[in-house]
Amino acid sequence: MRIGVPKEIKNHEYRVGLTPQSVRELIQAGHEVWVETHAGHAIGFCDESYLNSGASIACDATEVFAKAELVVKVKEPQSQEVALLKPHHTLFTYLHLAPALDLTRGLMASGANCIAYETVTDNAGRLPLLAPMSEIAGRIAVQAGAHCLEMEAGGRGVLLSGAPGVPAANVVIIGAGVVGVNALMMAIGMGANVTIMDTSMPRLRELDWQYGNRIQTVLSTATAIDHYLPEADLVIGAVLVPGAAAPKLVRRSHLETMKRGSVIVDVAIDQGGCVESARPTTHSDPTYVEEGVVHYCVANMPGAVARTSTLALNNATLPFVLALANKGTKQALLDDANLMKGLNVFAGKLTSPEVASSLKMELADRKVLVNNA
Ligand SMILES: NC(=O)C1=CN([C@@H]2O[C@H](COP(=O)(O)OP(=O)(O)OC[C@H]3O[C@@H](n4cnc5c(N)ncnc54)[C@H](O)[C@@H]3O)[C@@H](O)[C@H]2O)C=CC1
Ligand SMILES: CC(=O)C(=O)O
Ligand SMILES: [Mg+2]
Repeated sequence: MRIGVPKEIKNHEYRVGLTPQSVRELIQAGHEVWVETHAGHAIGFCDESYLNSGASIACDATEVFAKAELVVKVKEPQSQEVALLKPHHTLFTYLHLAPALDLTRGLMASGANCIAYETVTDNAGRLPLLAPMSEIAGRIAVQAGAHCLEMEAGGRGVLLSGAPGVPAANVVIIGAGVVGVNALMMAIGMGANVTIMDTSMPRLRELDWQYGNRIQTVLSTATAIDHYLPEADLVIGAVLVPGAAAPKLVRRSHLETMKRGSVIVDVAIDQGGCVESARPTTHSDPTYVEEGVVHYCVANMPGAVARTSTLALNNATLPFVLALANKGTKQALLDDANLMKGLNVFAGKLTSPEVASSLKMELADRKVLVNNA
């Protein structure tokens, strides 16, 4: 199969869909790979390293899309990329369609088959292609939050660890999944007082066993959120209802109950955010202040550590890229119910129940469509 890797064009996005090592595996399996010039340059994967792995270098995105059957990316396609998608393409990338009506319509109109990393499952129902980026985003959330708490960033001038004779800061994490637990590990490591909430009692029980009285576990309810936000220095939004728009758990009215200069990091922003006052920001302008509360809502946080993130993402995506390339899209989907869950758009139809429900659009049956293709 012919596989294409365009250079990412989202603001400050330096990750790349395939590493030179992944390209080598695909070439060894008998495929052709076209990588856009400078696609990995910023993170030390120069064109020469791709050439050495057996790839061809394309001069621009237009050439990559023209050569490729399978397009492997990182971020949701930007409008210039949607315009290059054709019905013979399979697009494999993060899509986050639930809060993105225009993108959803654009992908449907393109006729391409679009598989979203973030809705591919494993046999335990987890999200193996979201997990590596969630691990990284959870870790960054605490670093970013600690920075935002500094005076220069508009924060209240609080150090997470406190200091001898001065109490540590309060970190409240809403959502105890992959992002939440990685944030928890970092916040503990940095010496903060940590409260973590989830609607899942089994999850909270696990964390209680693991961390004991070093942390507080709290069942996530509206009352618990009302209670804990006023005391928080740093709030991390880390909830997910897979594929769907995030529930708004922190309301605008909560902001006036919070301390001036406290910080909200809404990691769930890529699913629309779990904080009502959150709107997506970029690495070049990551924060804004509302009601005295600093908001950090970068929708591609792992892009800040693009080299680590690219390597972690490829560890997870490579087996699926190989399956798509070796078997073709149709057979790869039919052979693997977990990959099938990633199929969001197929031949002009919307095939994700969660996206269809979030956007109030018509849903088509994935299996029937793919079987009949
Ligand atoms: N901004 C960024 O750059 C990135 C954002 N993300 C996003 O972070 C979010 C979290 O991802 P993961 O941790 O991987 O998901 P996950 O599925 O591992 O964890 C989500 C947790 O939220 C909990 N939850 C659901 N409703 C809740 C509620 N009402 N109150 C409290 N907890 C609730 C679930 O029980 C689950 O434990 C997702 O939206 C994901 O797309 C992930 C990576 C990067
Ligand atoms: C998960 C995601 O959206 C990201 O890594 O940017
Ligand atoms: Mg994102």
